[in-house]
Amino acid sequence: MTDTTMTIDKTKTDTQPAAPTKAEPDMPPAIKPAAERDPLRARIENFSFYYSNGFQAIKQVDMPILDRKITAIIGPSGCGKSTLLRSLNRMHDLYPGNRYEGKVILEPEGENLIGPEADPVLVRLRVGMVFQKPNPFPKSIYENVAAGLRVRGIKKRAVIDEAVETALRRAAIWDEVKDKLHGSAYDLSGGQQQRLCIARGLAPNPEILLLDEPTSALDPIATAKVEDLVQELSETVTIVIVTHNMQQAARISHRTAFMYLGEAIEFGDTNQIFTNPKHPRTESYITGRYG
Ligand SMILES: Nc1ncnc2c1ncn2[C@@H]1O[C@H](COP(=O)(O)OP(=O)(O)OP(=O)(O)O)[C@@H](O)[C@H]1O
Repeated sequence: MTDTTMTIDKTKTDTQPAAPTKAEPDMPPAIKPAAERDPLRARIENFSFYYSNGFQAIKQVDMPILDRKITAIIGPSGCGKSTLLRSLNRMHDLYPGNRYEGKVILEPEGENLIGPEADPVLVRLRVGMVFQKPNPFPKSIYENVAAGLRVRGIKKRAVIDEAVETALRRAAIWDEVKDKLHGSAYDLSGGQQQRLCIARGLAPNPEILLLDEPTSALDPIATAKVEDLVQELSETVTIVIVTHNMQQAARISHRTAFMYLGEAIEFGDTNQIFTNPKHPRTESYITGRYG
């Protein structure tokens, strides 16, 4: 892969707080102090993925994921964008026979998210995911957002109330739902449901939020709201977004990775990828010659 613009200081900080020892877990902070930040949130290293039928959909990808930046993954249909994204929070574990190789290191702890010691359920709380089609649970708005907190073992009503409100505010939907928190999530519009799903992903304060074509089922107004929201969120959470829409990648992302046939062909600052791609395949794709 060509990384045309990056030099990364991998110096780690040693200031990570000790794990809570209380019976009831604490909420992790949504915004860590600057001293605890690392320029790198994750490292995808020599990563390959095989579906259960033996097909290798991802081929030895190396990619840094920068902290509190939006990384867009683009490329032609079938190149492996969603497969890579879903690997980052162990979605493929839900189907037997799928296989990962290599590492996905979460910084600053250096934990390998696809290693045998990592619990996929906990990984999904640290690396949240929002899908193409809004998919709220058949529950109330409140319970949708509280779901991840309950999985995390948080039971205190006051803690859950506060975290639900915070997540709904961060997802820019609080004002629209604050008077009907116990109404069905299905009564919301498509755009509201998608922002609710973003709130659900944000509630456990993940380090990374994955977005798989989050606006492809939305109209232009709802799309613009979600794009604004994603940009605002990148001040507090690292975002990786898969999109078919190159204008969207150019508009909202800081870094862009171009994938082709399972390989990450080029990765760099979004501006550079779209104005001065180094790899001829990237250039062909962004100039519309294929894909
Ligand atoms: N469950 C599966 N079993 C076997 N192969 C699969 C499976 N899901 C996807 N693939 C294959 O893996 C490759 C990558 O698919 P993936 O969905 O990640 O591509 P994509 O770039 O996200 O495509 P699109 O832009 O069309 O959504 C494709 O060749 C696809 O056919």
